[in-house]
Amino acid sequence: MAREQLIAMAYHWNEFDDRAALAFALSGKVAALLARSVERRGTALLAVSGGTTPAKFFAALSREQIAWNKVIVTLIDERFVPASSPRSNAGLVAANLLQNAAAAARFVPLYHEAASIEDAARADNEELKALPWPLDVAILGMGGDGHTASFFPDADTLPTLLDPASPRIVLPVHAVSAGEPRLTLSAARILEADFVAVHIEGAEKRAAFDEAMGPGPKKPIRAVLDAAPVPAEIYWAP
Ligand SMILES: O=C1O[C@H](COP(=O)(O)O)[C@@H](O)[C@H](O)[C@H]1O
Repeated sequence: MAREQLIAMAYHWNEFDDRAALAFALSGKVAALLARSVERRGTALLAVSGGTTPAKFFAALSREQIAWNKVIVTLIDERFVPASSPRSNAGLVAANLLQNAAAAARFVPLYHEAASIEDAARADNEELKALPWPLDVAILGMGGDGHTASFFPDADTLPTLLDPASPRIVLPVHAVSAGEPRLTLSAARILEADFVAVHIEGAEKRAAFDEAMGPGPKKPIRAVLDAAPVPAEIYWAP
């Protein structure tokens, strides 16, 4: 099969006129999937990304009228900073998602004070074992360097992070380009999700995505999409 055809099978492209329309469509889709999971198994497990992109989507999702008291929200990844830091992904979720109807959700953070990022990841791994895996919904972002979750191209344990057979839930990440150390869900746990979306916005991110999916060294976003058992949904707006 031609390479173009293989790549085309790795994802579905969903394009919107503007960011508000994207936020509305993605929040409606995620709310419907969470409601379906609550109906089927009495609970729903959602993992969201941080960074700068998701705020509008979080605000829209927070107003969706579903049984949020049965929903558990956790993070795809986190910087090793407390929730009070402007760089905290937990802080972003608290300020934008855990409000309105979604204030009733249970939030499980990844950051805890610890002597090292390895200790924090081990503690997270134990704590998160109690969650109702697999994820129902995983919302990924992507950096301009082709990283997704905290799978940075220069992470010193990238093959371990991306290992689709990893038994780990949370892993520590050291990458010079990441700034501070990180905590991330393993690719194995992300790829088990019923629904995986990548939320990106702007012309630069589109160009970075196209480049990552093209020929050349395999960027982390491409490694994740290629390993996904069902095609991921890409949500993009200019
Ligand atoms: O560092 C991170 O970056 C990515 C992308 O963030 P953005 O600011 O470019 O939207 C994000 O998906 C990830 O959760 C975050 O930790």
